[in-house]
Amino acid sequence: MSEIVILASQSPRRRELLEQIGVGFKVIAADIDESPMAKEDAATYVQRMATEKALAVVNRAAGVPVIAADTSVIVDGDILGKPESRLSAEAMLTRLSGRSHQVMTAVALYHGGRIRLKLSVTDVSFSDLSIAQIRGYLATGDADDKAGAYGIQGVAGQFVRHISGSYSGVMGLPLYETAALLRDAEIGLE
Ligand SMILES: Cc1cn([C@H]2C[C@H](O)[C@@H](COP(=O)(O)OP(=O)(O)OP(=O)(O)O)O2)c(=O)[nH]c1=O
Repeated sequence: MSEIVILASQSPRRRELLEQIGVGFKVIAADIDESPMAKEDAATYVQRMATEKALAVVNRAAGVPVIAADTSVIVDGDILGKPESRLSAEAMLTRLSGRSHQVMTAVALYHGGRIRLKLSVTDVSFSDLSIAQIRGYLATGDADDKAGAYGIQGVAGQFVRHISGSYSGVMGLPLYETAALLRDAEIGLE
């Protein structure tokens, strides 16, 4: 498949999802500082991160459009990124147990000298999780590289009672929004 975009991401999920909609791409991973700014709200944060990831690889993209994304879990206004340790992962899942939270994923497309952005917001409701369930899940290592310390597409899928929004968005790349961005920019998709 010939490449029509550069995917500025080291996430295997984003690769898988972009492949799912038949977009040809090449990966150039972006390495940026992902710390939120003081008092930055979650929607602003994920959009800034997606934008910065895309811009970080533009000078290596040889004029090919660049796509990047950022996913965070939001609970009571707090932004949960990837856990820094097993202990912080345990604290995150304890917090998510038996209630609902939001997953926000922003997608940025750089093309023709400008950034286009879309934001996907999904409500996710978790069942009550026992500490044994949380520890058993964390011991698999699946949570280590995922925002909010879970992956809906893996073992943790059984914790999810209900979702309202975009499953692919929770996984890291909302496909409806991504396709819409490409279409708006008249890239590739029919
Ligand atoms: C909530 C959730 C997140 N995730 C993943 C998607 C993202 O890869 C990750 C959130 O971290 P991100 O910082 O958005 O992405 P990343 O560091 O993995 O990759 P890159 O910045 O190079 O693009 O969490 C899942 O795979 N499943 C889920 O259910």
